[in-house]
Amino acid sequence: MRKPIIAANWKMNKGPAETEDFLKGLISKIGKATDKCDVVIAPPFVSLPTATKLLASHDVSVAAQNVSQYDAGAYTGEINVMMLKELYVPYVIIGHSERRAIFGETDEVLNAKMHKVRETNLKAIFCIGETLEEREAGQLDEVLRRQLTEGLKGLSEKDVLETVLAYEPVWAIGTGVTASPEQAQEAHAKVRVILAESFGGEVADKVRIQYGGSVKPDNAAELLAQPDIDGALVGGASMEVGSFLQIIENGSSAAAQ
Ligand SMILES: O=C[C@H](O)COP(=O)(O)O
Repeated sequence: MRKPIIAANWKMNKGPAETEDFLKGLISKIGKATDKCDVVIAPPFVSLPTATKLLASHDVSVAAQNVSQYDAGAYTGEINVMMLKELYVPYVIIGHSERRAIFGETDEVLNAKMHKVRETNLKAIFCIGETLEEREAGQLDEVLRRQLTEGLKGLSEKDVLETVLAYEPVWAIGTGVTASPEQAQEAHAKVRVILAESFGGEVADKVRIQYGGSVKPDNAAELLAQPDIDGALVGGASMEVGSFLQIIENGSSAAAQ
């Protein structure tokens, strides 16, 4: 049984003050929700110290939204894995479609990032997913296969077991259009088949795969009720404590059934 994992990706929203407000609200209301679901918050870099401090004695983890593939040195604007370690940040999102599309991060760059993450024992939330054009051209399988094979190249079975995957169809991100539970389930099942080919059936069976793309309180249950969907990577609806908690509650209850 895979424990669901629900993560809030705030993207370029919420500086330290707003992060503090949100987390104080979350802490006061989250109760026992983390018994049945792992919860992760990914604020912008500048808000990570606030988040790790406030969450230090709570069962909610922190993620960075990105990390450099480089070590320390002349890389203006970059943050390396050791800096995340120093802040006690356990997770990092790698390969979000916005990083791929807007910042030109290739499969090769993302693979280098994955190696840095694993060399320092951080855990990645590794994102994959097709554009609308790719889906309409019948390339879903090919795209997932390329992103997984190239992105996870050279990693060990243990590395992959320590990784969370996030299937996020690009056409569903921030659009209000959610993949149907059947579409999402079909893609998640494909991901497990591809993983099994490269890393074996046991790894494929144990790895947690989140769905992302317009997850809301009212669709979280039907998505997480799917057999291969183990959580959610939530953007817009994670910005308010109430809706994020509702997703955790609805999603984790459905997953448990
Ligand atoms: O990382 C989160 C995803 O990009 C989903 O964003 P969204 O929930 O606003 O569609």
